[in-house]
Amino acid sequence: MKQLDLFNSSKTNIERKEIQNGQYLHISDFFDKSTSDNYLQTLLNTIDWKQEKMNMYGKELLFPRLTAWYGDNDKPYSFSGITLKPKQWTKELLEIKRRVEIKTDVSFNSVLLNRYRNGNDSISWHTDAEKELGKNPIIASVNLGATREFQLRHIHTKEKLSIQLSHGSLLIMLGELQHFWQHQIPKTKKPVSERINLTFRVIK
Ligand SMILES: O=C(O)CCC(=O)C(=O)O
Ligand SMILES: [Fe+2]
Repeated sequence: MKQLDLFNSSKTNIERKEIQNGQYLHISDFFDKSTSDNYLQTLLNTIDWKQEKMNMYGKELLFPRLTAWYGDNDKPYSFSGITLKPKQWTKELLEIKRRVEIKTDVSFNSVLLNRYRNGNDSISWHTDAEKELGKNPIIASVNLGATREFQLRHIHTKEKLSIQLSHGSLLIMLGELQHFWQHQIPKTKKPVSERINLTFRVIK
């Protein structure tokens, strides 16, 4: 990644963290409010959202969130016990992708979208270390809608970190982070409105 573009903008609010076994960058104001509002509304209406099911010990379990998978090629992608075929990029997804690519200097070929309808929707502890992503994947994650807490937990030391991901923010995870840290969006009792998260990935 070019360090240059990541640090030369005076207007952006960047937190760069070198943590044990990994790195992340958090840009809380990546998109301004009106751009973020527009993307949120458009994605709520145009993305083909589904509530997927997975099989656990012979029982069908519904994911506690809606998901969608878009990308360049027709390679199926497996995560959380299910396999999805990507849909074709929409205009807005390509626009967001382009802006993330300018920031990171990485060409992403796919995006996984998650939609958390309320505080009862969540994603539990996991890593994004699927073999299709290569050794030390860079994952760029765009947040729209309600602010939710993103937690990281080191698999050996159990150290925990917490980041509030708000409307229009970008979180970039890189280095060996996916091999040492799990992450989750826990459920919350606070009344929260909808949130959409887009994780841009490079499928090899
Ligand atoms: O919603 C988020 O911020 C995280 C989503 C996530 O971890 C994933 O899709 O793998
Ligand atoms: Fe993840």
